[in-house]
Amino acid sequence: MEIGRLVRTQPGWAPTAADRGRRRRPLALALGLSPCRVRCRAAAMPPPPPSVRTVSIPFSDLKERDGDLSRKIEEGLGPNGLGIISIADVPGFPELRKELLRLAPKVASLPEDVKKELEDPDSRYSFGWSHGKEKLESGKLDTFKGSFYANPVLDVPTTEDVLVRRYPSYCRPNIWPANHLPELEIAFKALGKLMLEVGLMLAHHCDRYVMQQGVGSYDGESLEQTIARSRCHKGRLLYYFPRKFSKSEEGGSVSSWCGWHTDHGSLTGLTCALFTRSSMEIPCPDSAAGLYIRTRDDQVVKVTFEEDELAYQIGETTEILSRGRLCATPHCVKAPSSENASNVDRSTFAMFMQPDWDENLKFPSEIPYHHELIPPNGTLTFGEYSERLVNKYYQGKT
Ligand SMILES: O=C(O)CCC(=O)C(=O)O
Ligand SMILES: [Fe+2]
Repeated sequence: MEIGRLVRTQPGWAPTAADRGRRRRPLALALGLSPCRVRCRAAAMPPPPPSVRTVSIPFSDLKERDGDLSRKIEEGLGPNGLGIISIADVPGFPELRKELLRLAPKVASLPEDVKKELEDPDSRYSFGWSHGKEKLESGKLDTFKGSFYANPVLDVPTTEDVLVRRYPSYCRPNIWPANHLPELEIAFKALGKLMLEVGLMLAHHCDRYVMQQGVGSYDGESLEQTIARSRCHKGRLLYYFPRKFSKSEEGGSVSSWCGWHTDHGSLTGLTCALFTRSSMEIPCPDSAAGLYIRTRDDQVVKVTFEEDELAYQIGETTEILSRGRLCATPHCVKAPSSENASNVDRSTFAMFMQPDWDENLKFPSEIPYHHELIPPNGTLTFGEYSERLVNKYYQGKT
């Protein structure tokens, strides 16, 4: 189970000298978009939240290690950015995306006894199948989506029992439905590894941007190095079950499929979702459904990126270690609620890139998240930090 948190409504970092000179700009301008690219449907009532296109970087630019992408990184991920950026034209991505996303409904419809065998309670459902185990904002268990988790890089991250017991959500082995859906392992690993590879390229440019901002002693905290060293990346194949809303129900809520949260790791890769109705792939029948983000100036916007683009969001750990130069991204998912949206499901894939469990994190003295978990010397391994977080969320102890 991935841990996130409910969302703060204001940025938690005190403005730096560099920030103080900057005025907050309207979102469209902050993103370098012309206002006409922020669309608002003319509807009688109430108007849906604006839909905003991500800042996009062509893959050919991303792979130039010496190229200067700092303007785009700042526009997309910096203190005034939306917190999500997309990469276009990644070779091989569209095929790998379709191959994996088409398997999400198949995992969800495996027989119940097979899914039970794919569960891993000892990792708090952080490997294999997980459905109805995670708590929502409302405190209710989340039955709206099912997830299949695995480490796409390492089937057995460690054989040391003591580590497996200490950090079960990272160190336990993968579980694959080898007999019932053998193609899942192949497709999952292929897409997960590609998203990691592209994520590392993006991380390199994020590091260059952060260093340009004058963050001292950043070397040990390089996002690229931190991700490259890690043995605990996690992929999550998500299947959102069709939802039905009665007229008076919460169909209008933007978090009707996935509650508001920020991811707690370093960088999250996301695919554009695939919608199906009765096993037929369809365009999403409700333009208001999909991924939403809360912007730095507290607006809720629907985010769009192309089917063949890979999107990346910043996690809390990166915000903390970059001293707020890169900001974590509060997000949620809205289910279709229009009349023709019944029986529509949604499949997507998230690739959580996070530091190794053994990685020493030096936390700055002021952080906007979970400061009560940090010891006075400000140092914890990522594994210790994550365990403290899990305890905070699931047992109410720190
Ligand atoms: O379904 C999505 O698009 C986002 C999923 C997500 O936020 C997560 O798994 O943390
Ligand atoms: Fe998320």
